[in-house]
Amino acid sequence: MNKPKARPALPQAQDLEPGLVVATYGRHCLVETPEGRRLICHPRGKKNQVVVGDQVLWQIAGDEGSIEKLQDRRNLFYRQDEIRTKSFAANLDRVLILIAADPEYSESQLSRALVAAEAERITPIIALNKSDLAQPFAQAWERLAPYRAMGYSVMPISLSPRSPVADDGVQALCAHLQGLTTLVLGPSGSGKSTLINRLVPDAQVETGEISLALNSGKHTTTSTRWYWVPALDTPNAAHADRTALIDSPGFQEFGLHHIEPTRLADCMPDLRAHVGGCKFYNCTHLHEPGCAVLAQVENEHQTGTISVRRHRIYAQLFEELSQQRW
Ligand SMILES: Nc1nc2c(ncn2[C@@H]2O[C@H](COP(=O)(O)OP(=O)(O)OP(=O)(O)O)[C@@H](O)[C@H]2O)c(=O)[nH]1
Ligand SMILES: [Zn+2]
Repeated sequence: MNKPKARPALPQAQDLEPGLVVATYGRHCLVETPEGRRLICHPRGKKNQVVVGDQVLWQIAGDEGSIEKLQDRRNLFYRQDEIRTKSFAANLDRVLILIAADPEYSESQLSRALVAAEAERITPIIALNKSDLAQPFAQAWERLAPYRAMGYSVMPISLSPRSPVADDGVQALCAHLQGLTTLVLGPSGSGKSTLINRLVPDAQVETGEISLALNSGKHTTTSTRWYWVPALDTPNAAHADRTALIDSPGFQEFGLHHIEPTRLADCMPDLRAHVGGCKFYNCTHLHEPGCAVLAQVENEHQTGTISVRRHRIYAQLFEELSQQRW
C-alpha cells in the first residue's frame, strides 16, 4: 500500500533568520547575518531573485542557506535595455556617480545615471576626480556647470596617490557618505577601485574571499559587492547608521527602458522646474508652441536655464524610450 506522501514542511517563522545580501553571482548570493557571519545562499524558486542591499529571511540548508523571503524594498536601482533588465542594488540612500577629468566622461551617460536615480527618488552625488590634472579638470568642471545649477552636489576630488591623503575634496565627499548606503557608479578609469581601496583598506582581500566563496575559486570581476566603511563610523555605531559602499560594474550601455518617455522630464530637474508652465498638459517639450521648457533652452538668441546639450540628451532619450518596447 502506498503511504501518503508527506507535504514538505513549510519553514516556521522561528527558523528564519534575517540577513543582508552583500554580493551576488549568477543565482547564488552571499548573505551577512546581523552578527557579521557570511554564508552562501540560494534563492528558493524563481521569484526570490535578490540583489545586493536586499534584506532577506533565510534558513540553513546543509552548510549553505536558502532564501525564504525577500523583504520589501525601499527602492531598486536598475537599468534596462531592449533585451534584459539588470538590477544594480536595492535600499540605497545615495548613488555616487564618479567621473574624472580624464578619461573624458560622456554627458549622456552621466544624464542617464542621474535619470535612473531620480526615477527611484534616490539622491545622486556627482564627484569629479583627478583635480590634480589642472587643465582637463578645469574643462570638465566647466562642463558640469548645468548640473551644479540644477541643484546637484558636484564635488571636486583627487584620489591620486600623490595628492595629500587628507585631500579636502575627499574629506567633504566622505562627510556626504557617512552613515549611508551608497552605490558607486562610473565609467572605466574614473577611479572607482582607487576610491574603494582608499576607504576600505581590506577591500582587495574581501573581494578575493567573496570570489572564492561564490565562484568556487574562479575570479569574478563582474559582480556587485557591498563594503562596510568602518573608518567613517563612530565607534559602536548602530547597524542602521553604519556606512556602506556598493561597487558595481556596468555604467556603459545604461538603458532606461523601464521609464515611460512622458516621465522623463520629471526625472531631469532643469526641465522639471518648467513643465508646469507648458500650454499643453501632454507637451513633449520637443516642438510644441507655448512650451515653457523650450522657452528656457539657451541658444544664440536667448539665455535660459536649460543647456542646449541637456535638451538634446532629453530629446535623444525621449526618442529612444518611445521606440517599440519588446
Ligand atoms: N592623476 C590622477 N590619477 C588618478 C586619480 N585617481 C585615480 N587615478 C588613476 O586612474 C586610473 C584608473 O583608476 P581606477 O581606480 O582603476 O579606475 P576604475 O574606475 O576602478 O576603473 P575600472 O576598473 O576600469 O572600472 C589608475 O591608474 C589610478 O591610479 C587622481 O585623482 N589623479
Ligand atoms: Zn513643454
